[in-house]
Amino acid sequence: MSKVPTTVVTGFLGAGKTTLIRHLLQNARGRRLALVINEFGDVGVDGELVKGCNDEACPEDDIVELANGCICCTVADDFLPTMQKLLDRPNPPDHIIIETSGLALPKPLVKAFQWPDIRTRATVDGVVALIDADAVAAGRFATDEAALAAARAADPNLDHDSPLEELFEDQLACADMVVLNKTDLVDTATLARVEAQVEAETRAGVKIVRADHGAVDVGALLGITAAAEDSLDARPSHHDGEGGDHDHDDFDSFVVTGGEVGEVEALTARLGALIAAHDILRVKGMVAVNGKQSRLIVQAVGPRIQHFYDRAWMPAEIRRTQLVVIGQKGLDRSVIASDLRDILG
Ligand SMILES: Nc1nc2c(ncn2[C@@H]2O[C@H](COP(=O)(O)OP(=O)(O)OP(=O)(O)O)[C@@H](O)[C@H]2O)c(=O)[nH]1
Repeated sequence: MSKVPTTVVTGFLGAGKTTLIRHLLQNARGRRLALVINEFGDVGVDGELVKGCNDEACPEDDIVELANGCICCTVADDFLPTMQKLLDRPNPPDHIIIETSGLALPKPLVKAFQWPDIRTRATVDGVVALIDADAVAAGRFATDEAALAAARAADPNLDHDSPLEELFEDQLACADMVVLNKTDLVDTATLARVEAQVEAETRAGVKIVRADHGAVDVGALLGITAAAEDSLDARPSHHDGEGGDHDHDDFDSFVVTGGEVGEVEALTARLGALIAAHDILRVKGMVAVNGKQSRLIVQAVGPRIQHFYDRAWMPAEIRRTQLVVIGQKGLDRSVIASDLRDILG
């Protein structure tokens, strides 16, 4: 029996995983895909965006959302039963795509493919790591030695390096292919510098592909045939000594819910100020705008904020605003939430 190839898409918060997957769905060339989407925040924004594609390659029934925590920590409870259900179908998909949360370690997930019931029926075709070239260039994943020293002084039990740097290294060390995304945001010399930095963290022979909005050749993306579950030892992780376990105590996430927004510009200005003041890593969600039929999607990755109307609110939906906010541990939840609620109505 041939195994169902599975692609694990990893990459830090906002690197462009959902954007790449949307590109993939639109260029599936007759493949029937199933999608497993994992999010760190409690609101399934990525699932909403992908379902919004209404794509033949991946009807809604083939999209599974795992929004209650990071997939690498809930492998046995959530991920394995999800895979079993997909593989038990009378007509299993041609290819499975897994979008991990931006804070997930890919290795525990790949390890799950050694589970006897999965191993005989599915294989990891490849781990694809998305890199935000702009964020790397801005030094987001480099260790801020002063900040680390301060964190160590405040918490003598702190036993690891910068959590962002660790994730960056773990995700790259597990990759079979790296997509250097957001090339439109950096100049050629910066891109070359970032590429060299990324190459230093990847295993020998791993291909690095440059991309703008995740537009990668789908044939190259699906068909790596790495059988990654057979070469786990070659994929070092900062968490190897802990049986692959890690927790997400280094990060905080919460949802701010509100009513309708009057002025979109006022909302984005407030968001921009909050992101800068609190070093927020990621904001995303759906916004109800006064007098507008359509819902507004808001996305912020570091200081960069984007928004667009994706579709009309459905009659059964409550017109409300839900924003997921993610940052490093110590995020001032009450100040941020009350400041945002001020503007959410
Ligand atoms: N300028 C630019 N923006 C991009 C590119 N790729 C993605 N984006 C934008 O970056 C933001 C985050 O993209 P997503 O695809 O949602 O990122 P993600 O990795 O799925 O995010 P999380 O699931 O929250 O980790 C969105 O506003 C995208 O439109 C790119 O190549 N260039």
